[in-house]
Amino acid sequence: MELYENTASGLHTLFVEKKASAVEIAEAHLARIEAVDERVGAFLTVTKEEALARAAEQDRKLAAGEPLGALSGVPVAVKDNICTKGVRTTCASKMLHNFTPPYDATVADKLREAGAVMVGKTNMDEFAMGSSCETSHFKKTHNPRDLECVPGGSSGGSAAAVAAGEVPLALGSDTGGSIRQPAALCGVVGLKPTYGAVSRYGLVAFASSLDQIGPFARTADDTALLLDAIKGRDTHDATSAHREQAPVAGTLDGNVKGLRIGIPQAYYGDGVDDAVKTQVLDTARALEQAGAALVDVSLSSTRYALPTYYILACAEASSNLARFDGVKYGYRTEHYDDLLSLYENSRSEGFGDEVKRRIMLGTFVLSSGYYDAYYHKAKLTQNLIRGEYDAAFGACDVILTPTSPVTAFKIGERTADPLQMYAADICTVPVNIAGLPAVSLPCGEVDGLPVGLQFIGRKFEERTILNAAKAVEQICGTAVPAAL
Ligand SMILES: NC(=O)C[C@H](N)C(=O)O
Repeated sequence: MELYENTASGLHTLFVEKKASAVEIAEAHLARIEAVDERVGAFLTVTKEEALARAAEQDRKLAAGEPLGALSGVPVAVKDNICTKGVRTTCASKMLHNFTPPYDATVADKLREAGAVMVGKTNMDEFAMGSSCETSHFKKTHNPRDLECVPGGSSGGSAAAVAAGEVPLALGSDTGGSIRQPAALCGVVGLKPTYGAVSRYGLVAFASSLDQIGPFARTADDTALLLDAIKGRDTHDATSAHREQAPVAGTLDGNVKGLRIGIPQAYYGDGVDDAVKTQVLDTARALEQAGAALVDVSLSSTRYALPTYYILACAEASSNLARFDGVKYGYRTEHYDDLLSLYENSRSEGFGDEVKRRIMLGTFVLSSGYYDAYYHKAKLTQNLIRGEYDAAFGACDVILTPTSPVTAFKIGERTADPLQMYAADICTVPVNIAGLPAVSLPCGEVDGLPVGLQFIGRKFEERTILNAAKAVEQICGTAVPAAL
């Protein structure tokens, strides 16, 4: 077995048992990136020198008998909307093409403390707006399971990097599905933690009430390992939860005896591909065989979730992205006569079409005269959706749905129609609206492409959904790097 085919926990063990040095592990993954990334396009920046230096530091610590972290020696990739001190952080936008943060996001700090070796920054939809990675200003990422297909989005680069074996772990961010949907399309595991479980300090904000940083991996155990490393209270983020979060890594056994799994009909309706439905429901029945109980739950307000999300997310984005004005940092136009034309031209030239569309939609729904009709109504609907989840969790412990209504689609197939692209988020946005944790993992294939299923949990019950994910792995097998 090649080094890059190992899981994160496998690599960590090889490292602490001195069977492979951190530098050897980093070199093996850098070599894999070198070999496949021209075709996959997962990375915007590869931090080879920094990675080798960080790896050498871990080797020195091990040799000196100094304390190690839970991720010591493990390569990891970071989505390019997470600030990394001294390493370009572009959000895949022309607007930030030249932005090098002077500080680390809390999660980047925590990775370093845990001994992880960051090997680079990954491609994404511009400012995390998209479901296919095609709105990146720089390049398209290809799905390692089929290079003609999209990897999903917006964290498509992170999902593709893990699926291609370029890294065992990666960080993404999820506002309406941006971790789970690409995880589903690339056939890897992706977790959106409970809102507030992981600090957002240093994450370039898209929709602050919905954004969450979370892990990608190829197994449920590795996902838990990375989650444990990044979660916890952070005084730099006012929305960070005031509570102890128990470690999840090492506690998963995949035992689902007595687990009540809710099946909401609303997630298996029109627009969800029949073959995807069948694959997910077959897995549900296999879980029943393993001792779980399947129960019907009602989440009928799901039909309002997409419009609610696209109103709330765009409203917040229009406010958050107001800071990119060409004055303090980021792209500045060469054509201006006064302050107003500096703003106008910098923003017109610096943002791509999808970002502009959302800023305009968001400005509209917040504008005087329309606020009540759109934004206020969306906030009311958010309460409705939250209430329905609360009621459903009275009858079940986890909710099982498809992650994406379809498997990976061809590059270019959906770019002409933004509404068709937004429809890719139908199964994932309700979870962000309610602030709940959810995980996506592969459960077989349709026509050679992975199908993702999603477990949604109660707030801060990441362990419960990851344990259910482990049970699915015991039925369907775990993800392995794509043959490239
Ligand atoms: N950012 C996300 O979570 C992805 C979602 N598809 C969006 O475009 O808003």
